[in-house]
Amino acid sequence: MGRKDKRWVLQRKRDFYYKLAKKLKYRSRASFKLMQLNEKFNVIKPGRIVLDLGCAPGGWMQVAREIVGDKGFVIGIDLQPVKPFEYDNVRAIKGDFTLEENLNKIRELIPNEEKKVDVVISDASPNISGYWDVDHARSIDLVTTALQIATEMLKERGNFVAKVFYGNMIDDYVKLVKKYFEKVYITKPQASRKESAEVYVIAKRYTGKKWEEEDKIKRIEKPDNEENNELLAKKIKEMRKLKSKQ
Ligand SMILES: C[S@@+](CC[C@H](N)C(=O)[O-])C[C@H]1O[C@@H](n2cnc3c(N)ncnc32)[C@H](O)[C@@H]1O
Repeated sequence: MGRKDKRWVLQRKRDFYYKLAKKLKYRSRASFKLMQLNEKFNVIKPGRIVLDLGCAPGGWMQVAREIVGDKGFVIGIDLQPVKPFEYDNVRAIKGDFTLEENLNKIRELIPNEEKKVDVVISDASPNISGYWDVDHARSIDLVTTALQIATEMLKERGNFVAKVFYGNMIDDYVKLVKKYFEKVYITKPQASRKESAEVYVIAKRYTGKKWEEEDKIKRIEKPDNEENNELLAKKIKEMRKLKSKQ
């Protein structure tokens, strides 16, 4: 283990929420972020159906299950496998939520005829490159897809929560979310590390407006080297600029 990795492991062990999560048997320290967000914004209520995009290892799903109780339902999806839960009304799918075939798998699990949920939450993180602009651009790409899914899967007046890495495209993203929801807030819960670039967008009361294809960022090949990373950031910025001029 390198010196940097060792420092990270030590820091983690000293972290208050990391220790608390261990003690209270939550699968991740992120559980406390959702708890704090829900205390403040009341997005999830008892009996509701929740869809969690990017759910592994399942800390948010545990918290969502605690809030919705026996009568609600929690569905999660992640690229990584998620250990099964002891409840019948909590289910996880392994897969990429940006692929339509996986959205159909989610629809199959939704326990109502209209195949709609009450809340979409997403703590999904893109692969971190270490370049601020690139990570921001990838995060915007991911939350834009999450927003599109929310407009397709939410009941009218449903709520949406998404993590975004802060950067210069955030205002445009918030503008976009406001097109589809009555109330939108940006917040950083106490459990989110101060040094982390993440913030949370809270959107309440989906208006029922259908997704407009022009709002989609065109799919760009996943970059795997520095040159492509910079190109990706540049491309997304240009697209956003073009759109805001229209
Ligand atoms: C910070 S973790 C989520 C932690 C979770 N909220 C919890 O409390 O346990 C972010 C997750 O997003 C997932 N992710 C990123 N892109 C994804 C995608 N396109 N489809 C599915 N999962 C994705 C990653 O695999 C990762 O497990």
